[in-house]
Amino acid sequence: MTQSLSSLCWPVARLGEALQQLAHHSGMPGRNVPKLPVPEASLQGGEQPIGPWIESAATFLGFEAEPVGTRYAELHALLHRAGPALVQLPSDAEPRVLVLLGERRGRLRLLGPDSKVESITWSALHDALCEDIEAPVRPSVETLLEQAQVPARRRDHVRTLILGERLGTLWLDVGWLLRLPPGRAFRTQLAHAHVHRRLAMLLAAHTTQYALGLVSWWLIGKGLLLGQVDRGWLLAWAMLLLSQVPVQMLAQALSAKLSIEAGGLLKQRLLTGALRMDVEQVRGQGAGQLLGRVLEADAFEALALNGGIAGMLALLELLFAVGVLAVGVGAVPALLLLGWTALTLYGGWRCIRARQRWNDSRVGMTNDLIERMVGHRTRLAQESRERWHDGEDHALEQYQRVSEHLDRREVLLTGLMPRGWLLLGLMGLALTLALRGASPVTLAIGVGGVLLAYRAFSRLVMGLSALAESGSAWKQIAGLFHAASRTEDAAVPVFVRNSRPAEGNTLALNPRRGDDVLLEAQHLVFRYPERSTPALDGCDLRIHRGEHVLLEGRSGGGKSTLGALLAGLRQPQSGLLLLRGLDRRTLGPDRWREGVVAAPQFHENHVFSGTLAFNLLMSRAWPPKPEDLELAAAVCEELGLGDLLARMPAGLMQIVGETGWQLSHGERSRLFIARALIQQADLLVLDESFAALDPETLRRCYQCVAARVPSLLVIAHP
Ligand SMILES: Nc1ncnc2c1ncn2[C@@H]1O[C@H](COP(=O)(O)OP(=O)(O)OP(=O)(O)O)[C@@H](O)[C@H]1O
Repeated sequence: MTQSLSSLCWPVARLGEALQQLAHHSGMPGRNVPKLPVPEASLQGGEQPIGPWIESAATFLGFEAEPVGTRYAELHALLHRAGPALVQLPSDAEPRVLVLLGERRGRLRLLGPDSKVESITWSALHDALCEDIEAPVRPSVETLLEQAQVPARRRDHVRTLILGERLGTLWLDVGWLLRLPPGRAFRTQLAHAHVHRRLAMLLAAHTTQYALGLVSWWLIGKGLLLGQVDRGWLLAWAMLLLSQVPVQMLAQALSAKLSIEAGGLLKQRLLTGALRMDVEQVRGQGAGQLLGRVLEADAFEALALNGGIAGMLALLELLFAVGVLAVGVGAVPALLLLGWTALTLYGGWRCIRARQRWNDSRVGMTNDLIERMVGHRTRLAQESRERWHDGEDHALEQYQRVSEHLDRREVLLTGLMPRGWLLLGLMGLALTLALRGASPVTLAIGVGGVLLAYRAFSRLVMGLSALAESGSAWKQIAGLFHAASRTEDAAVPVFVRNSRPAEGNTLALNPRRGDDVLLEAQHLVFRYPERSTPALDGCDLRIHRGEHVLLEGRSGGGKSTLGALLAGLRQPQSGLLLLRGLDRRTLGPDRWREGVVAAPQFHENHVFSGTLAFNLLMSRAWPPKPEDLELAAAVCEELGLGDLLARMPAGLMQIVGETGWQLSHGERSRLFIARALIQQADLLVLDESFAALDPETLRRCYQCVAARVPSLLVIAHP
C-alpha cells in the first residue's frame, strides 16, 4: 500500500468521528454526538470485527451503514459508485478504514483524518484492497507476461485482464455504504437525491424552450406583417428554431431522470413501509386490501409523476400565454385566462374527489370478491346456496352510480375546459379588439396567445386526470408510505457479543441461581387499541437463565399477549421489561431479538411460498451457507421431520406454502418450532406450539427444544 493511502486511514478510535464527517460531507443530516467511543477490544484488531459497531453506530446517528462486498471482477464498478462509504483495507493488525466520499472526474475522493480531501486513482485503492489475494498468483502472472513477451506499454492492461480471469469469482468484503434510512422524511430524501435541483433545471429548460419558441414566432410574425422578411430574418428565425432542439432534448432527459429518481425513492419508501407496518394494522386487513395496495403503488408512481410534471409544465405554459395576452392585447383576455385556469383547477379538484369515491367503491368490491374467493371452501360447507349472492346487487348499483358521476366530471374536465377556453378566449379577444381597435399585429398576437393557452389547457386536463387517478391510488398506499417513518429505537452502539451460555449449561434443566436473572417484567400493562380493559394489567414475571417455565391460564387471559411483549413484538404501555438487566430501548430491536425469540400461535404464524429451507432459515442471510443448511436439516431430524424431508423430492429445497407442498397441521407446528430454534436465542417463547402434536411427537419435540435452548417459556392450556 502506498504511503499516501496509509496516511489517509482513520485510526479505529476515531471511527465515530469518521462516520459523522462522512455524513456531513455527503449532505446527510443526522444526530450530532461529540464522542462515540469504540470498544477497546477492536482497537488492536483481529479480536472482534468492527462491522457490528459501525452498523449500530450509524443507526444511532440516524443513517444506515450497509455492509457491501463484491466479486473481484466487479470491484472496479463498485468503487466507482461506492461513495459515501467506509472502506476497510485488509490488515492483520488494527483495522484500517478509509473514508470514501465518492468519485469526481475519474478519481476517488477520500477524506483523511486531518479533515483534508485527497483524490487518488481508483487503481490505487483497488491494489490496496486486493494486494493479499493477488499476491499468491502474481509471480505466475509475471512469468506468463515474460514468456509471452508482452510489450512493456501493454503489460499493465494484460496483467489486469489475466488477474481478472484468474481471481474474478473471489469475494471481497469492501466496507459499508452510508445512506439515509428509507424511513427519513421524504423531503429530506428528495433533497439528498438533489431532486429539487433537477426539478428547477427542468423548469428552467422548459422556460427557455418556450421563450425561444415565442421569440422565434414573434420574429417571423413581425417580419411578415411589416414586410421585412429577408434572408437575415429567416436565418435568425431558423437559428432560434434549431436552438430549441438541444433544449428540448435536455428537458426530456431531465424529466426521465427525475421520474426514475423520484420513483426509485418512492418504491424504496413503500417497501420499507410494508415491512414496518403495525402488526395490528396488518391483521385488521384482508388479503384483498393488501393486494390492492401493492397494485396501487405502481399506479401511483406512474400517474403522480407523469401527471405532476405534465400539470406543472402546462401551468408554466399558461403563464407564458397570460404574459403574451397581457402585453400584446390587454388586461381583459389575460384576466379571462387566469379565471378559466382557476375554474379548470377547481374542476380538477372535483374530479379528484369523484375518482376517490369511485375507487373506494371499486376497492370495496374487490376486497369483497377476494374475501369470498379465499373463504370459498368455508362457504360451500357452511352456507346455503341461496345466500351466496346476498348483497351483490346493492354493491353493483352503488358502483354504477359513482362510476356515472365520475364519467360526468371527467367529460366536463377533459372535454369542456380546453374547448370552452377557445370559445371564451376568442370572444374576449374579439371584444377587446372591437373596443380598442384592431391592428394586424395585435390580432396575430392575440390569436397566438389564445392558441398557446388552448394547448396548455389540453395538457393541464391530462395532467389533472392523471393526478386524480394518482390521488385515489395514494389513499390506498398512504398507510404504507407513513409506516416507513415509524422508527425503531436505535440502540447505544456497543459490540454485540452473542452471550450464549457455555455448552454444558444449555442441557441443564432449571439450574436456577438467584442472581442469574435473564428476563424480568414488572407491572406490565398492555391494552389493545379501542379496548376499554387492558389485556394485561400489572403483570410480574422473572425468568432465570436455564429455567423452563410453563405458562397456563384461561382462554383469553392474555398469555399470547404476554408472549408478544416478551419477544418485543408489542410494546407495553407501562411497566418495566428487562433482558439481562437492560431495557429494549438500550439494547435496540436487533439485540432484543437475539435474546428472546417467539414462535407465535398457529394462526399468527405463516408458511411463506418458497423453499422449506427459506422458511426455516428466515433469520439467516440468504442464500444460506452450507452450515446453515446442515443446522436446518439437523433440527428437522430432531423434531421428527426427517421422514418428511426424505419424502420431499427436493428435500430442503422443496417449495412449500399455499402454492407448494401443503404441510399438515403438525408438520407446520414443527416448522414453526424449528424456525424459532434456529435463531438460537437465550429465551424461546413457544405459544401453544405443541398443541397439534401427538404425545410421542410432543415428547420428542420437547427433548429437542430442551437440548437446544437455554431458557424456555411454554404457553399452553391447562
Ligand atoms: N388485536 C386485538 N385487538 C383487541 N383485542 C385483542 C386483540 N388481540 C387479542 N385481543 C384480546 O385480548 C385478550 C387476550 O388475548 P390473548 O390472545 O393474549 O389471550 P390468550 O390467553 O393467549 O388466549 P388463548 O388461550 O385463547 O389463546 C382476549 O380477550 C383477546 O380477545
